[in-house]
Order: sequence, then C-alpha cells, then structure tokens
Amino acid sequence: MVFTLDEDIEELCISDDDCEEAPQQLLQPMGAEHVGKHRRKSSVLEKFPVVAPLHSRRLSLSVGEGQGQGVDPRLLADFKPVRVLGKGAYGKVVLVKDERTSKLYAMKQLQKAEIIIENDESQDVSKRVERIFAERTILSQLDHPNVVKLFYTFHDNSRLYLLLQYIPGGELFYHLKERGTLDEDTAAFYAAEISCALKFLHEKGIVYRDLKPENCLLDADGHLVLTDFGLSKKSVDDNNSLSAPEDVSVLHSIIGTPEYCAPEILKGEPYTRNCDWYSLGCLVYDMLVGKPPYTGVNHKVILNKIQKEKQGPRLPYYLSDGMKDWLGALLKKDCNKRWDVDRYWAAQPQAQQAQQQRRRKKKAGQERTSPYTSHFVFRKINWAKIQDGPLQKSEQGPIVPIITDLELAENFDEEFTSLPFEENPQGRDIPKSDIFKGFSYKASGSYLEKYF
Ligand SMILES: Nc1ncnc2c1ncn2[C@@H]1O[C@H](COP(=O)(O)OP(=O)(O)OP(=O)(O)O)[C@@H](O)[C@H]1O
Repeated sequence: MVFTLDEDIEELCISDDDCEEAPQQLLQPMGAEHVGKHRRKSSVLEKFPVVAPLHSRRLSLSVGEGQGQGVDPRLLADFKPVRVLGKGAYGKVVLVKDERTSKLYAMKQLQKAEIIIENDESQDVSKRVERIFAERTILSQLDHPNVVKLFYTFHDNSRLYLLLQYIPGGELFYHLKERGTLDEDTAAFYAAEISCALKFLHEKGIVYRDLKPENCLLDADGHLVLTDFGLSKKSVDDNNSLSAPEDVSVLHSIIGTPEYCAPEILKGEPYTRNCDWYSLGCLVYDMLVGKPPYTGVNHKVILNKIQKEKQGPRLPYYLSDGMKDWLGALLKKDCNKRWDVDRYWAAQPQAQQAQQQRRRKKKAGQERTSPYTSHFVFRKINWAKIQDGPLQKSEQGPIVPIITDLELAENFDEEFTSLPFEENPQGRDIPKSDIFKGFSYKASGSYLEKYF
C-alpha cells in the first residue's frame, strides 16, 4: 500500500451522516503565540493555553449520536478532573475520575475553535477535522496490548473529548531523562513491543506516521503503549496505486517533530507503511545514544543532513555489531532499500524462502530479506508471548514506574501536573455547526468490562 497525506475521511467515518463539510466562517486566533520547539516535545506543544475541563458544563450532543452502540451518552459533568497530564496542538490531556464508577481515564480535550481556525494558510480546516475523526475512528477499531484504548468520545459547544485508557507510567522518555541512555537489551525490549504494535496496525491497513518519544507511554507494569493517533492514516486502497503527493508545506505544518520522520515524508513524496520502521530506527537510536540521528532547528536542516549521508547515519562505535546492523537496515534513507519488516517479519516456509533466495541474488545488497524477529538484537525476546499479549499481563518490563497513588500522576512532568484547574477565560464556544456531528462514541459493554 502506498500513501500520501491526502486523506479520505469518508472512508474513516462510521456513516455518511457523520461526515460534513467544514464551515466556511473563520474564527480569530486566541492570541497565544507559537512557541519554539521544546526538547522532546512537539513544536506545537506550547502553542495554546492550558484549559481546565469545565466540570459543570453540560453537553450539546447531536440527537442520535452514538446510539448505534446503545449509548447512554456520557457528560463532561460525569468526570471529575484530577490533574493535567500533557498538552498537544489543540488542547490538553487531563486525568479524570468517572464519578459513577471511580475509574480513572485520560481525557484528551480538543478545542473546536482551534481546530476550525484559519490561522495557518498551509493547512485547511477540513483536513484537520478529518484527522480528528480519523483518530477517533481508528482507535475505536483497535484492541492491542501496546495500543492505547478508547472508551468514549463526546463533544460540547467548545470542545471534543476522547476518554482514553489512563497510562500511569508516563512517557518512556521521562524515565530515559533520568537514566541518560538505555542498554541494548532494554532498548530491544521496547523495540519489540513497538514492533508488535506497528505490525498489528499495518495488518489493519493503518500507518501510524507519528512515532516519537512523547507518544510512547509506559503502563503500570512497564510495558510500552502507543498513544496519539492524530496522524495515523487508514489505507483506502489495496492496489498499491500512487496518488499525487500532498504539498510538502502542508505536511510540515502537521508534523511537530521531524527528527523521527522518514525522509520520504519530509520530502513530501509518496510513502508506504515502511515509514514507521524508519521512525522506529530513530527512536531506538535515541534510546541508545541520547538524541535522534539527525537534529536541526527545522525540517530543511534535518533533510539536508539526511541527504549528505550516503547510506544512513553514522552509528557510534560503542554499539554492538548486531545493533548497528539492525539500525542500519531500518535507517536507510531510500525506502526501497530499507528493511521491509512487515514482509520479512518471521521466517517463512521453505518454498517461499527458496524463491526469495533466488530474488535476493538478483538484488544483492539492495534489500534485507532475513526475518526480522530472529535478528540478533531480539535474541532475548519471546515473540509469541509479546504478540499474543500474555507477557504484558504476567511479566513486568525493564523499567517499572514508581506509582504510589494513581491519582498523583507521579510519572508526568510537573510542568503539566502542577497546572491549576481554572477555567480558561479565553475558552470559547463556536457557533453551532454540524462539522463535528457523529463524533460521539461508546465502546461496547464487553470491551469496557474486559478492561475494567
Ligand atoms: N492515555 C494517556 N494516558 C496518560 N497520558 C497521556 C495519555 N495520552 C496522552 N497522554 C499525555 O499527554 C500528552 C499529549 O497527548 P497527545 O500526544 O495525545 O496530544 P496531542 O494533542 O495529539 O499532541 P500533539 O499535538 O503533540 O500530537 C502525551 O505526550 C502524554 O504525556
């Protein structure tokens, strides 16, 4: 499958009724200035002010929304805010407690006004709305131990809300900051868990596209969970056809952190699911070295650096030969020479292997065809246990977060957790519009029961 950023929301919406045109009227910016890139945070992180949830606000759900699942619609008033966990482009993520059940959730809040604002000439409103619906729709279809779970979505006049599984261990890189770098076995463990999540997504036709440190969280037992599916894309064609690549300026405007982004995406060229494996290479490089392979103040600088290197980044001498080999295969800037991990995931039956052997002779040095899961760096990984989930239930990961009280959110940056819950005077309702109609969702009863 080959993708461009030209997404097709109609394929991602649950029904045609859910998909509406973006409104034409424009809203004025809220005054917050763009703030430069923060280390290990996306460049858009501090663009918007923190807004605490309005505990008392009532909702204006569209009639019939979410009724497909027999929804007893949830209200903002059902959830008591406990602490701010993080911030993103359109709002923040807040730890909340369900007043009915006392369960904790991470509530991702997105400000409608910020989504439909025309303050960025390079990105149109309908694309932003598409991405928000895509995140909700994709997450509602996934169930994997290394992917965050979505339980409810709803909206009111000013915000959209996604009620996600609370991942209490915080960002992996929060822990890495304390340690500096990780040893190879620990990095290989996280690489294996991320690989399983990526493989699972790719099999469902989803490209994640946003693999970066702040989207890798640790659960209470130290297992890695991917969050933030705002840039994920579900494939709409299975015939490998190429559509015109999206304008590269549009692309740059939605990628906050280019350091982990595949070169073909940075260049605005068509790309495949293979881009996620490049990002995994960058992430693991960062775990081992303390910074991603190419750094720079903007996309152009990073691209120039990538282009200067013929084969890929230079790998530090202190890494093992096995790790160098694994990183080198994923960090190939030419996506045709990069390891096609999805294809060569595991050892294949002998007949296929023989066929590949013949092909390999033709393309010697071009493409890695050895099985991914049996690479030297994964020699201590029990793939069957990770892939099927029992490992995540029965064993702890290499870094077990210290959690004395789940509500304290001890593993999250104080920069966020210390923020007060006060109503943002700048928060504003947007004129009633159908643009977000169909956003509300409730997971099935059995799904909710399975996890609570
Ligand atoms: N399910 C969760 N449990 C705990 N913390 C979370 C959860 N989801 C997100 N967070 C925290 O909130 C931060 C921001 O979340 P997220 O990346 O989903 O927001 P975003 O608006 O999509 O951000 P961006 O604009 O950078 O893409 C994360 O980096 C993480 O620290």
